[in-house]
Amino acid sequence: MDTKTVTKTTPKRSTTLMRLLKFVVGTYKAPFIMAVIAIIISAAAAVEGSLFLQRLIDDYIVPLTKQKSPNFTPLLQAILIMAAIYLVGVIATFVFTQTMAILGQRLQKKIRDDMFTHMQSLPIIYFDQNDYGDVMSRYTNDVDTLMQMISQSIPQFLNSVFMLIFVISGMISLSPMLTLVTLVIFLLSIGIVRTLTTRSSHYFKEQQKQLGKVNGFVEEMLNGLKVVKVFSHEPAVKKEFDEYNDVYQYDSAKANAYATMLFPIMGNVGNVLYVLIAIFGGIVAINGWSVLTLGSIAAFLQLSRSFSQPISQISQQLNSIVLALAGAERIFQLQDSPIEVDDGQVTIVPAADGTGNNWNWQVPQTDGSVKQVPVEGRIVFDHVNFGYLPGQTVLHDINVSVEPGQKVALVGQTGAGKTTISSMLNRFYEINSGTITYDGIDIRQIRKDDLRHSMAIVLQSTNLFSTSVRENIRYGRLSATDDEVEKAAELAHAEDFINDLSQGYATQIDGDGSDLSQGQRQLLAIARANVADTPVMILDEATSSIDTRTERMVQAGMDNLMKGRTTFVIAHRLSTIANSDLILVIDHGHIIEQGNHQQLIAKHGEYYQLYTGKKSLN
Ligand SMILES: Nc1ncnc2c1ncn2[C@@H]1O[C@H](COP(=O)(O)OP(=O)(O)OP(=O)(O)O)[C@@H](O)[C@H]1O
Repeated sequence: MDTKTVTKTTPKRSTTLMRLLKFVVGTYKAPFIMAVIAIIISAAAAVEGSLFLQRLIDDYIVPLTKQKSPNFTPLLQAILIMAAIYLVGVIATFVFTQTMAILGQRLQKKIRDDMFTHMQSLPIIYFDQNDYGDVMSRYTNDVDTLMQMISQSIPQFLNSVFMLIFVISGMISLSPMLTLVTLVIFLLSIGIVRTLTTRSSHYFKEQQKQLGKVNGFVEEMLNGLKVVKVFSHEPAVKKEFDEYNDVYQYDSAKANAYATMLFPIMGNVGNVLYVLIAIFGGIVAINGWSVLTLGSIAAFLQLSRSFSQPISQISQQLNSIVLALAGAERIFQLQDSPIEVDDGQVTIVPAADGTGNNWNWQVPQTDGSVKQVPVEGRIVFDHVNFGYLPGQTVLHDINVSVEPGQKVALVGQTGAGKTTISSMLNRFYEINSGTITYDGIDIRQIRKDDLRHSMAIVLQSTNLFSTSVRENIRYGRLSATDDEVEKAAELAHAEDFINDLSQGYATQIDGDGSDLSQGQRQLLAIARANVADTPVMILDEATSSIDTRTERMVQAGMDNLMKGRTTFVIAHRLSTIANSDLILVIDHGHIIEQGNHQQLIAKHGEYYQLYTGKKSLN
């Protein structure tokens, strides 16, 4: 894959918001529409309640004060109507908060599901370029803030917007002149809010980014804890952590400083507004410039309270929305990262002999027919060039021809390109030029899944999962029976140590098998590859020293694994490769010598120097 396509671009916040809304509405249209309707009803009920105050005072209370024997029944009825209006508001509020909370939960699950599915299709290069901690942070912090925004900030924001619209309409109906005064003060406060939200949004974004870095750093340090301790790097690590943490704290403090400034400002704008309206309303009424009754002044004052409240709500929610949008951007970035391209048409199927031991490639032909090619394990590299990054070539003109069942050893100094050559086979990365054929078929024509099905890998560092020993072995082929799992373990020479475990095959592995020895982990990995029973194997020999008995077992397990298969061994010890059919000596991404042991010794070249100890591998 072209690495350039992984380059990140930062979309605009408005684009992210639109995309998010589209996603929410598109996924749960009916509940979302229901919530919006409830939001509108709730806002309308609140405003209607305030407006009703005018009628209550002017039409019921004031006339009562002028009656000699007051009749309170109409007043009681009016109060009941007002209570009913508020009750409708309360029910509507309950409906929208509940709906949005449920919707938020569902969306959270869906987003995590989508992210996980997408993540599994991403090419390895994505993970070369992104910290694990940073990716994890998208699953946790970013999804959490996003969910909070959907379930709380957006409904409250919409509620406030509708409140504002209804309040302004109500105010105009009471007194256009007082409304004008209110609006002037409102515009002033908007200016202040905008300045503050722009500033805080910048720091909120930085804060999320920095949090990703802090998480990434902690993850890395947890993984490398032993190395840190062995080299007494604790002070240096702490210092570096402090630096990340300081920047995080700085961004967080700045973001919150601006955000919290909004609170008192908005609160006081409301008070100032209240006083100004009371004075101005009084002057207008006394001078008779406008028909202002006692009821309308009281209702207007009440509305002015409800006017500043949604503004401060809007500004507050805007902050949460901005913060969540920064997270949404990072989630979308992951979801937009191009997935592995797979144009392969060739698939692998069991051969018709019914034994289940043989497989065929199914190669579609141009005339629509399908050609069956036996899977044998013949691998040919033809003028292959490759680099992980543009402009940097790691493998130079690799030419190798491997017959089915041959054992190929790759030797060379560290960083020579041995692992890289093996990574080309299963298409973890795409070659820049040249071709690699597998039983005469260009591997780019083979579906990646099928290609990877046909080869197993035993890496130096074995990944074990938190499940039983049995299931860890079965990971090689999920359809394997218990018998097959145990046979594979026997062949791998892993049986003895498994039987010594407290519950044998049922023993649970925890924490990536950290309570097993390096050799035992390798034996499990060999058993796993055995159970996969593939025609091609890639074995990366362990570099770390394991005790001689286990090493002998690992070697014997590997020898069993290699029988009858094409095997690529990344060798770190020359003692284990003398019986290889083909030895590739690699130097700075070039194959500088190839042949069998006798041929290379007779050549008196690099291999001879290494073998006779005149040069060392490290
Ligand atoms: N994911 C990657 N991104 C960029 N460069 C890489 C990546 N992996 C390896 N390289 C570089 O490619 C070159 C070959 O690395 P490779 O891992 O193939 O060497 P190796 O011979 O297997 O070494 P070792 O014996 O230490 O495992 C090195 O210079 C290495 O720095």
